[in-house]
Amino acid sequence: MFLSSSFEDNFNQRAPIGIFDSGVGGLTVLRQVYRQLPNESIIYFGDTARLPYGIRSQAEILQFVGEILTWMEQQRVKLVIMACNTSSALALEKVRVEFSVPILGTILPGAKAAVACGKRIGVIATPATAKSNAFRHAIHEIDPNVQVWQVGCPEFVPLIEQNRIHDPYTAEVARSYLEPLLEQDIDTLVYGCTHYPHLAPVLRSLLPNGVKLVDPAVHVVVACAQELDLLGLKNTHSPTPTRFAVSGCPQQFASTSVQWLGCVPKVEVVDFASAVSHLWCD
Ligand SMILES: N[C@@H](CCC(=O)O)C(=O)O
Repeated sequence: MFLSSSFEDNFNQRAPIGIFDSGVGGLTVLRQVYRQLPNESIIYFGDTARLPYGIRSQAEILQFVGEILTWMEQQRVKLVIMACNTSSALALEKVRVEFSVPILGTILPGAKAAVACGKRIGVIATPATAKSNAFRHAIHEIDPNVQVWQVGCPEFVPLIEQNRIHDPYTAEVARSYLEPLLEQDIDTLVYGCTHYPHLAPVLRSLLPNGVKLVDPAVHVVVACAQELDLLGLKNTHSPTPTRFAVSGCPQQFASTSVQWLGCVPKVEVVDFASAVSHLWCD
């Protein structure tokens, strides 16, 4: 009895954390896990065949997230981080009751951090996240006196996925998205999409010095550490190498992500249409 339960505890602690996004956005969360939870093993999934999520309907997001969580459970993850604000805004509450694995989203940790920073909060997000008002609701639950302005930024995710971060066109687009927020004299700007911290140098250069930037990725990983402590699931052993998987072209994901990972990742392909078979690439 004692032996089998201690074996099970060990197994659960050593199990990986699942992180998913539509593409390379979740790497901003992965980077925080590497910093804050260096002993954890990770499975990263990017649904690159179906991005951008930010222009999808709630029904589509629910279907995609359901498929990804089913796959994650098959990989025996101990916890999942939805490293995608669009999924967190449109699907988290619904899937939490359907899946037994603990699932964390980015909206609440981001909202808490924003309220701690300022009173005039701007949120840049995908069109679907902005339309859902998820950040506004979460912020007002904490403090109804804070003012919130949200801007949907449809061009950012395609530009980042195409690796056009340093393209002057990207700066031009960023300027137009920030303009209505700067007119409101915001004191805080929330990255309401996990892709956007990849644009940090561009955005920073367009913001007045006093505006604070909130990255929910930092705070969802703080919440993850607390949850693992609470569940007794923190890994005290060495982690296994991160496993990367995508639904689209693995070479494309590898070549875009190398700048943030510092090495070319080996990327697996998951084909949801044919019942979660997967292949390794050379
Ligand atoms: N990383 C994104 C998904 C964006 C997209 O695919 O449009 C998010 O946080 O919402």
